Amino acid sequence: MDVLAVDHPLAKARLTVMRDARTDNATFRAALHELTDMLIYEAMRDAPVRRERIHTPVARTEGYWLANPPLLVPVLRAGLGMADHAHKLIPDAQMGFVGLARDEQTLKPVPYMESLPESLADRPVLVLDPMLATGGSMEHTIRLLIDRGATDVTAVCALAAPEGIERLDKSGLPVRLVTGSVDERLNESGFIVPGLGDAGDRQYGAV
Ligand SMILES: O=P(O)(O)OC[C@H]1O[C@H](OP(=O)(O)OP(=O)(O)O)[C@H](O)[C@@H]1O
Ligand SMILES: O=c1cc[nH]c(=O)[nH]1
Ligand SMILES: [Mg+2]
Repeated sequence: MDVLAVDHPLAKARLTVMRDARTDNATFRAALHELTDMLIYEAMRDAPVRRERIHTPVARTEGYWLANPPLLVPVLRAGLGMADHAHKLIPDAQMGFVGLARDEQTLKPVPYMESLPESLADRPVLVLDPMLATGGSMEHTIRLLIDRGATDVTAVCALAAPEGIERLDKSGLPVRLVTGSVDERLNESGFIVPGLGDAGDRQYGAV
């Protein structure tokens, strides 16, 4: 699997704010918004463009548009914190939604919501979820997309654990990963170490 870790000082600084246990909910959300801009920017680097001749006030030149804007799919709750900023960078993207809550005993994703276009054939998809831990939630989401014909899926995450990356890799699913960091490991509770805690709770409060 193709993995891009966005190794950039500005991304590292936003991640430091998010990792710090003293950071309050509002400041955490703001740092995630800014990190999302950087991750999406990198995720879209090689997106095909459509060219168009345009006129500046001075001369004719070539203009560029995204040839095939992606579908954005935030995974609720935590992925909601990436949705609006991804959408600002790609205003002509459509958005679908997947709601999953990981059962903290079994570590399996429990689906509670799904709102996706029926066909995703020929449509790139960016899945937005700050955390790739065991990879169960991401694998579930990617399978929903593939069932609808998607063949070009990018997982965009703030943090990824090696265990989750290995799981996606072994699944053979057509996915690449863009992440702010590959962390050390999972702990015995399935949390990323050093990580940042529960990304949903850090943004919205504990449920
Ligand atoms: O890789 P996994 O082991 O599946 O864990 C990652 C999932 O856990 C978090 O969501 P959570 O289930 O806590 O839901 P929330 O966003 O509502 O907090 C996170 O946002 C991922 O969706
Ligand atoms: O560290 C983790 C693992 C799963 N989900 C989170 O929000 N954080
Ligand atoms: Mg959570």
